Amino acid sequence: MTYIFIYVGLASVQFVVMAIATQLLSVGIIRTARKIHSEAFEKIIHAPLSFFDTNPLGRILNRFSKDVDALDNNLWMTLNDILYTLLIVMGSISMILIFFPSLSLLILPLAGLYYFFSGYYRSTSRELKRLDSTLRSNLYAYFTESLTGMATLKAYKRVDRAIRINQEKMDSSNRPYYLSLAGSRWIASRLQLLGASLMFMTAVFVVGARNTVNAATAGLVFSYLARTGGDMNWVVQCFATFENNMNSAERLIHYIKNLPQEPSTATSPHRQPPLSPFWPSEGSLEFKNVTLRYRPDLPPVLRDISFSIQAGHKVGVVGRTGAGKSSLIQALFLLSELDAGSQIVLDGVDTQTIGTADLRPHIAIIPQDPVLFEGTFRYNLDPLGRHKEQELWQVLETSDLKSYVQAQEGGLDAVVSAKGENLSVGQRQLVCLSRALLAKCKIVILDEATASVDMATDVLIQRAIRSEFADATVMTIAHRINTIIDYDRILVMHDGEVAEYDTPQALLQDPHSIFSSLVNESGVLSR
Ligand SMILES: Nc1ncnc2c1ncn2[C@@H]1O[C@H](COP(=O)(O)OP(=O)(O)OP(=O)(O)O)[C@@H](O)[C@H]1O
Repeated sequence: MTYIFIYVGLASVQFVVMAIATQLLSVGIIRTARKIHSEAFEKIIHAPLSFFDTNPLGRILNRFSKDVDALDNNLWMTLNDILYTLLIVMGSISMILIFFPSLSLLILPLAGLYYFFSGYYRSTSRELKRLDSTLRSNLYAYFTESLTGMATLKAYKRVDRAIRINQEKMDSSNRPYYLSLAGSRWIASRLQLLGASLMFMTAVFVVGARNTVNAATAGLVFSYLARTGGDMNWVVQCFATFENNMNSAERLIHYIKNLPQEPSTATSPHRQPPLSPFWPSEGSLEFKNVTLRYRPDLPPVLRDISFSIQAGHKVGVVGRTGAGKSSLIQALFLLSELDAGSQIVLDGVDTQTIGTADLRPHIAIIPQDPVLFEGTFRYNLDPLGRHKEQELWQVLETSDLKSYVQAQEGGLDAVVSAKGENLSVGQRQLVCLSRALLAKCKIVILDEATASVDMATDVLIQRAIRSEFADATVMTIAHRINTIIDYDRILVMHDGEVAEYDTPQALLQDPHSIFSSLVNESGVLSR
């Protein structure tokens, strides 16, 4: 009867402790996990472009798929398992020690061996997990690269090679997994042996003391001991899995602590003088000693550039490929950090002293490589739903897209697929033009914006820019000289510096100017 009470008492205590502890731990871990992965995601969103230049997409995807899954779903379950099994093992050992205290002399060396084996296994398992994560990132990176470059692989008949490399990477990424399975068997066999030794020694002790030991006591102890070997193994396995899952947490926390960040999105509330809600009202722009490099370890691509643009002026930016034309835009949007001493002043405000959320929406851009979001035409034109339907149709008409959108099923609500892939590059640029028209910004940037449209559409866009952006400051990076020949100013970039900056007429008067040679090459004036 006493044994039944002891048994039921121990089991009840175990159950209650277990229930409370797991509940508290699970809630705590789930909350912390959510906090970690949302903070890591926020850091990624605000990482500078140089981070994405140097980190393959596969590596980032691995962290936000496998590691987040380990943190969100596996960590608390493993901890529950550890707690549960540990309580059972401790219960069994306590039971032996209560009834046979002298057996503690045998249990101590076994505990030492247990500690040694489990430490050896855990450190190996941890490294294997690290290796697994690295090789998996490598595999993901190759996979995403192959998908992105599928057209090139097919064009150069390199699909078989890509399949072979993918298989090789798959094989090598599976190696740590097989090794970790082998490691599990290694530890299991040793711990089962330790459990069996404990059982054997207890049996020898019980047989030796058969005249003093009650048969019921011996039965109770053996019933607990029978599963101790397996349980001890399970505790180590769970502990190793727990440590491995903590490795995922460590990788996400590394992002939280070490990821470089873009300048702050919000303007400081203590900024003096406070930013006017009507800024920028004119659109004057001044670059003062601007030096920009894409990464701290790279040479500058803009070198001590200074020029100013009067409000409302139309400026054409020209130069040979790689001269730094697009980098001017990077600097203007503060997409890369400027070197110390650089200033870009927009309507009297140094753009580095305000948050990017106050700067970027005030500059409209029609980029060289336009990307639309998955959704509808309406969403892509007016994501914040601030404009009336009539205004949307009006800008579509100005950019010659109205009839196309009307012909689509759903009109403004017709589907635009991810990246705008169901539209031609030219049409995507026209959607960007419509969006810029709608935003009515004081600064408009066109980066080779008409590179992908036919001549007639190019003329239409240029006309729209002249009429609709008459009051705005426009900077056009031009590949067709004829589109900017009547602009107010021409900025000629050469090797990261401003080589020439004047009216087109003044630059053309000098037959040795770079602009004159570009015009002669294009044959614009002879047409
Ligand atoms: N993401 C980047 N990381 C590192 N260097 C870059 C990056 N983008 C551009 N560069 C370098 O900056 C320099 C200027 O490039 P930029 O794109 O500004 O030239 P561009 O005049 O616009 O050329 P293009 O007319 O061919 O578009 C080039 O030497 C280029 O190699």
